[in-house]
Amino acid sequence: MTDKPLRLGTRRSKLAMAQSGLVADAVREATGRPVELVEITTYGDTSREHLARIGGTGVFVTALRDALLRGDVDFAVHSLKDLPTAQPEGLALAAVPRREDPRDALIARDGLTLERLPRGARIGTGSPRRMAQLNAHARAHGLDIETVPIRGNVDTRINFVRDGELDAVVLAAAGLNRLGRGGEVTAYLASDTVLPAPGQGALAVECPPGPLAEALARLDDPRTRAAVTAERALLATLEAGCSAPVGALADFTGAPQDQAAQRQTTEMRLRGVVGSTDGSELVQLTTTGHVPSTQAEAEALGAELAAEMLAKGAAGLMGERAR
Ligand SMILES: NCc1[nH]cc(CCC(=O)O)c1CC(=O)O
Repeated sequence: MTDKPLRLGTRRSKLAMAQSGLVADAVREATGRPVELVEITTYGDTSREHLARIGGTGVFVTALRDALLRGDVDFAVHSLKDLPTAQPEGLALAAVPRREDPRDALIARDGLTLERLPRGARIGTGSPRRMAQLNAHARAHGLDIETVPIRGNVDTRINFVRDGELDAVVLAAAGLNRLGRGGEVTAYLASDTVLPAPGQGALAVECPPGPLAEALARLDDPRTRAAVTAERALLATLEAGCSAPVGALADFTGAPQDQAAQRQTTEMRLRGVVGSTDGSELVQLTTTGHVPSTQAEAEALGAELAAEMLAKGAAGLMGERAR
């Protein structure tokens, strides 16, 4: 074996660099080979348009995949929730490492929680999924909040609160943790209140099929893979993209607080939600089955729940952007 470094293609954002750095360390440990980070600029990094407007899925992903297919880099790391559900030809999802905290988190002024925000509080999020569920929660609990569309990287979004322009912003806990900013969270949004995006908190390690893909498979966490496979099958069956108001979370029931016990449970629960962004309508369903032992079983669980959601009117709630 040569000691030629493996080239890990990464976006330039702080979050992408942090995520790639974590995977690079794991790959060095698993393979004993050196890994170097190669920065790639994506359309999503350079576009000034709203993510939603430029059309949803995969804007951050295309340039990385092109670099992989050209052989400019050997493997890439994506946030799984940003990946389109269709796996492109010539590339394999070599590993889905153990998931970080999948929840959404609130960073509010003065250490506030959702329930303690003052009347008329303005909460920033560019995600129709977060808007729909926050607004539905507010309606159900008599909270007077307003969701305000924002865009930008993690720093930009947190600065809206620090600069006093917004009362709070919602971000993925996983991203904050990976950036070492988990301490700024003022409240976690319970998954009963806001279901995360399918795949949130998980990373995808992608490369062409072959010996490297097989070596990288050592980083795979089977339970995380089962969970995100079910969540993404739900999204695919709804024919919704990553900017649609769809939430999904699979977890392992029994002893949710205890990681060790979670890993021994034999049941997987899958929850899915779709809603109108104003929160006036929400279709939310849950199913429980034995922990899938194959990809096909995990996909079936997601597809079945999505079919039930469609039967309850989910398609009508996904708006013009649902494709
Ligand atoms: N849509 C951007 C994006 N993609 C992945 C993460 C965070 C990391 C993760 O969810 O795994 C974020 C930021 C956010 O939603 O706050």
